Amino acid sequence: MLRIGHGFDVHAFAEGRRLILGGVDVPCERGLAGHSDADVVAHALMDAVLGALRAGDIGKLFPDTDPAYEGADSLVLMRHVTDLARSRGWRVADVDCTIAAQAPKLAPYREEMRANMADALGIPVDAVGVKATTTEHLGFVGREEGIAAWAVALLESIE
Ligand SMILES: Nc1ccn([C@@H]2O[C@H](COP(=O)(O)O)[C@@H](O)[C@H]2O)c(=O)n1
Ligand SMILES: C[C@@]1(CO)OP(=O)(O)OP(=O)(O)OC[C@H]1O
Repeated sequence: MLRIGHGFDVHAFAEGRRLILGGVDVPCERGLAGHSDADVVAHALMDAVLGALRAGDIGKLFPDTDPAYEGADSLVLMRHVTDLARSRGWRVADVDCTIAAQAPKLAPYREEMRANMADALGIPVDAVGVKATTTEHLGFVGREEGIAAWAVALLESIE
């Protein structure tokens, strides 16, 4: 049996923060605001998996009012989501992510992001897609106010 899920997230840029994307500490003069490490890609991907599980969303599992998640490493949270999927009889088969960022250039970090998220999901790197796009200077992404990410996840039932 197969299930599909979709995730979407946005975080605003903020001074004095690190830019963590797909578990990679991307060199940038600003980072993203958030209660956790604000890894917008990991968040979209976790929501995609949770959507396929019909298990709500990351805000339900990891409330941003809980001090336990202050500065949380989103890849650690992703391992919890992977464990939840397994406990419900599902494994992640294949995922794909799109990041909309006017800057910085993310292509040099793509392979590391794929490897990090594949490791957290317990799947081969080949099963994780990461793409980046600008929005041609249009909208909040184009004005460099924030970064958006989308993800889809395909889950298969464990026999
Ligand atoms: N933050 C980004 C945005 C884009 N890229 C790469 O550049 C290509 C062209 O982007 P356009 O938005 O101009 O179509 C895109 O396909 C990515 O390979 C990037 O590395 N980082
Ligand atoms: C994972 C959490 C934990 O606080 O991260 P945040 O940095 O608050 O990010 P957001 O995507 O706004 O909400 C999800 C939260 O549950």
